[in-house]
Amino acid sequence: MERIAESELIINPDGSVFHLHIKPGELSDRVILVGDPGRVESVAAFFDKVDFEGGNREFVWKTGVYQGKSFTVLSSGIGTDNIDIVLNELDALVNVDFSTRIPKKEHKSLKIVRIGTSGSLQADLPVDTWLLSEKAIGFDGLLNFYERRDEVSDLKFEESFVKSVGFQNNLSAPYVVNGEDELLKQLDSNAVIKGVTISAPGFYGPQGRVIRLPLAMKDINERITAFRYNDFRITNYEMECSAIYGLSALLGHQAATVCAIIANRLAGTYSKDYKVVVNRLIEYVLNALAK
Ligand SMILES: O=P(O)(O)O[C@H]1O[C@H](CO)[C@@H](O)[C@H]1O
Ligand SMILES: O=c1cc[nH]c(=O)[nH]1
Repeated sequence: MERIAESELIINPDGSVFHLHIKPGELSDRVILVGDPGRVESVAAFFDKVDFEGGNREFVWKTGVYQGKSFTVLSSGIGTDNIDIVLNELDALVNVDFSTRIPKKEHKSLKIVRIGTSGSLQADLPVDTWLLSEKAIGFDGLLNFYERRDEVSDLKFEESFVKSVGFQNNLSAPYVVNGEDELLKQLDSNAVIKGVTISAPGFYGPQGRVIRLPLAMKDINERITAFRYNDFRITNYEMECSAIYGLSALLGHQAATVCAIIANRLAGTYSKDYKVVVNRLIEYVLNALAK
């Protein structure tokens, strides 16, 4: 294996990885990813103890113990461009020897669960429900930069989606990737609803919101809500899941996403107190992973 140059994998003078400021050995195999840096404390509040903590920019993190199991909680900030940084640096921390800069022969697989917030695209998915993403559709184009993108994507779903919805061809080609089966099973129960999640490269236009700017694809959300592929329907919008699923599949990590629905786009409603719902979801996920 080739040595990775200083410019490609940047290691800080203290031995931590460039953006995340985590050192090898400070990361647990179970990673909870949240968008909001403030949510890191909400997760860590459940820990019995915190062993390591740090942060840089929007990447705030703590590694601790919950019910005898070690966890790292890390914030990604908003967007799949940040997920490119997060997934590549998490992978380097466990799969590259930082002293030689050479990828390790044996690859470690992390369990990565995103706990997020999201907007519903179906009338029967009201605010304050929990949505487990079986599949993610990336409107962001990130995965298209990586070789083997087709190997981890559901190409038939992609083709059907682009045709049925009439997706504009001057946008990035949507990619569709599954969450990891075993992890999805671990997080499944009557308390969650399973669905297909779109990760958009923006909160407004890319999710069909009009404040003052009209949309290029006028009735895009109506077409997305009506779209069916086999037994699948599209359930919700958020901004990170597609890249987490895509890069985890390419790098050999297990990934799943569960979101609290905080807005229903059809009903025009917004949660009265979504933080309470997110807090319950955090406890649910920690318990499922600590089993
Ligand atoms: O609450 P988080 O995890 O940040 O998730 C959602 O909220 C942000 C937008 O408000 C985006 O990051 C979206 O994915
Ligand atoms: O509608 C929503 C709500 C939360 N996060 C999103 O990205 N979209």
